[in-house]
Formats: sequence, C-alpha cells, structure tokens
Amino acid sequence: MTYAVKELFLTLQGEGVQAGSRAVFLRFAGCNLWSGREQDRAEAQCGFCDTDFVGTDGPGGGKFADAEALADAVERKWGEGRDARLVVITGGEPMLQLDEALVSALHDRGFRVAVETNGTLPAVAGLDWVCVSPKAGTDVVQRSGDELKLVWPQPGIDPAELESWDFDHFLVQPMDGEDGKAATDAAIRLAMERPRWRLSLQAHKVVGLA
Ligand SMILES: C[S@@+](CC[C@H](N)C(=O)[O-])C[C@H]1O[C@@H](n2cnc3c(N)ncnc32)[C@H](O)[C@@H]1O
Ligand SMILES: Nc1nc2[nH]cc(C(=O)O)c2c(=O)[nH]1
Ligand code: SF4
Ligand SMILES: [Mg+2]
Repeated sequence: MTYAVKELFLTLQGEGVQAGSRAVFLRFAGCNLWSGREQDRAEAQCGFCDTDFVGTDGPGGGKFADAEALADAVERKWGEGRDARLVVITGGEPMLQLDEALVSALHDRGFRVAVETNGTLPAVAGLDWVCVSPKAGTDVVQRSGDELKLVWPQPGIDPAELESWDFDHFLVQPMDGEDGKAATDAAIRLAMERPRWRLSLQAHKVVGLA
C-alpha cells in the first residue's frame, strides 16, 4: 500500500515517559478528527491541534510506494548504529495508515516502534509502545496501552473515569495555545490532586527542537 507522509525527521522525543530519547519521527498526513484547515477548526472534533499534517510537502515527506521503501527512509534518517533504535509514528492520525507490514519492516531494521494515537481506531498489532491521547466527545476504542496522555484542560473528560483504562502510565500535558499558563496550572493541579497522573511537558518546544 502507498503511504502519505507529511514529514520524517530525527529529534528527541519531547513528550511522555520516553521524553529525551533519540527518535525518528514519522508524521503521517491526514487525521479523522480535523481536516487540518484553519477554517474548519471551530467545527472539528479535535480543536486544539498544534500540528500541520496536511499534504506530503514537509522535510523528508512524500508518497512511499510500500513498507520497505518507507522503512528504508526511516533507517536513513537514523543513520549508522543499531543501538536503541526508536521510531515514533504520529500524524495526523497514524492509525489511518499504519499497518502490520510497516511495523514488521521497521522491526526488521532493529527499530522499537512507538505510536501516538487519538485512540478512535484500534492500534495495529505488534507495536512496542502505544500512547493514546483521548479527545473529548470522541469514542475511544483503544483503551489499553503503555501511556495515556491527557491534554488538559478538556471540558467533557473526567480523569477519574480514565483511571479504569488499562495503561501503565497516566500523563497530563498542558494544552498549548492561547492560555498556556492557565493550562499548565490546571495540569499541575490535576497531578497534585490525583497522584497516578504525572506531568508531561512538551520539552521539544522549550528547547527549540522539532
Ligand atoms: C499532533 S498529535 C498526533 C497523534 C494523534 N492524532 C493524537 O492526537 O494523539 C500528537 C500529540 O500532540 C498532542 N497535542 C496536540 N495538540 C496539542 C496542544 N495544543 N497542546 C498539547 N498537546 C497537544 C496530542 O494530544 C497528541 O498526544
Ligand atoms: N520532539 C517532538 N516530540 C514529540 N512527541 C510527540 C510529538 C507529536 O507531534 O506527535 C512530538 C513532536 O512533534 N516533536
Ligand atoms: S487527533 Fe491528533 S492530529 Fe488529529 S487534530 Fe487532534 S491532535 Fe491533531
Ligand atoms: Mg508535535
């Protein structure tokens, strides 16, 4: 199958439990909760997105004919060395395109495969790390994984309800946007009031990484 990739880049994971880890980021084009056009944001199911995932015109982006070709491009981004190879597959919504053939091609090249998903589509089998980030008003079907990353505040989501889901780590991440200070205060409050939740800051934005 053909994959539409917005961008492919080498950086440090900025979010969640694996923050600080060297990783190739594979950003798929397209999302099922927003068109990506500013004029549609107010009506979208997810209205706070911080990412441009439209098209295939970003650095390292393009159309890839099959899993082997895309996995080769990921490997080229990583460069030499097989230690601790990590690819983070995000988007847009990666579960619209990610399939077992690509997971397998990445494993063949020695990568641990991590995914950032909104959880409205089931995660493909064989992943090494699943991060689900629920969006208010959507039907989250993927209720198990490694980390649940709640962008906060989100009216309509009750953190207490999420605590029954099957995750090893519960993260609360301030919503970046117009009132970042208030969102950070709210996220700190949540972590102070409910000790299962840990604060996740978007470290890449602090230090100026992609
Ligand atoms: C751009 S999304 C792509 C993956 C997937 N569609 C999702 O929503 O999980 C990557 C991560 O950024 C988070 N995110 C998006 N916009 C954000 C914002 N304004 N502030 C903080 N985190 C945000 C998402 O919740 C998700 O955890
Ligand atoms: N450095 C860095 N870390 C990230 N973690 C999750 C990201 C995402 O957009 O999915 C992201 C991103 O865009 N950059
Ligand atoms: S679900 Fe993820 S990619 Fe889609 S609009 Fe929301 S944050 Fe952005
Ligand atoms: Mg990002």
